[in-house]
Amino acid sequence: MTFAQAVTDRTRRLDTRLCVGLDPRLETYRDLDHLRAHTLDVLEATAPYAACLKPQLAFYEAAGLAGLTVLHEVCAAARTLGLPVLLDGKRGDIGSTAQAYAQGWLAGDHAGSALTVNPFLGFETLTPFVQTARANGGAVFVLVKTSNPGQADLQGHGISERVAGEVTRLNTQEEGEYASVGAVVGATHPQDLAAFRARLPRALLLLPGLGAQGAGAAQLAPAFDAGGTGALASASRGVQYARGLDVGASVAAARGFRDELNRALA
Ligand SMILES: O=c1ccn([C@@H]2O[C@H](COP(=O)(O)O)[C@@H](O)[C@H]2O)c(=O)[nH]1
Repeated sequence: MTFAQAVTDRTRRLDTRLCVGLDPRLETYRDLDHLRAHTLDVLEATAPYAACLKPQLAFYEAAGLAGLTVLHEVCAAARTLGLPVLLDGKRGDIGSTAQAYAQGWLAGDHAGSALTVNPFLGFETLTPFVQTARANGGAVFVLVKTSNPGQADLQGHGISERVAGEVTRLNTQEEGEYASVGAVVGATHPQDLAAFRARLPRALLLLPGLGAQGAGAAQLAPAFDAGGTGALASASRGVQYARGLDVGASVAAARGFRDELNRALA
């Protein structure tokens, strides 16, 4: 089963469109063991409400080599729980370097995973990521319109629409319901969701910004297809640190986001 199929299947079986982000902040914990234990606890406790898991690579990299070991454990635990893993790394570089990133995050231990990618170096630099994702049953999520306010500096002026056009072109090379090239569109832009859904008919949409960045689930319905699939709304701090390190509060937050998304689609 490909990443896109696994996410769609999980959304239908568990009736959830929530992507749980795990972005552990080292300064929040006594030490790395504490970070590891809490992150794995949140993962296990919130998995029933998640269609997908999105670790932000930066937070694991910030904890050094031992942090990358924790990331490895988090990904392995997600796989054991049947939870598809979307690695948020926003990688992008000239083709030969992109190939190395793709090998590292979409093949080998990470086969079947998805990775966020940055198209700023040009569409041709997406090729190694897309080819590696296809060869390994994974996916890439191309930054189309990010959730941060400053995105307008560079992503306005029709740029996001051009990137969306390239995502759609790449997906016409594949068969099936949702293809291996997804798109990142911030949940903070609810007014744009219907237009991007229409421009990106076979792309899974990742909608970051739920919770801590102020986006609400109630406005996200236009990102989904008529069957209630095709998009993942993502919350990281709003789940992992819903009330300090209280794992019960993380579970309540994940359940709450899932229910709000479902109500928005009802
Ligand atoms: O447009 C984007 C793309 C990615 N992100 C990432 O998602 C999480 C958001 O964290 P919250 O705590 O839910 O605000 C984080 O890892 C970002 O790097 C994004 O916010 N916007």
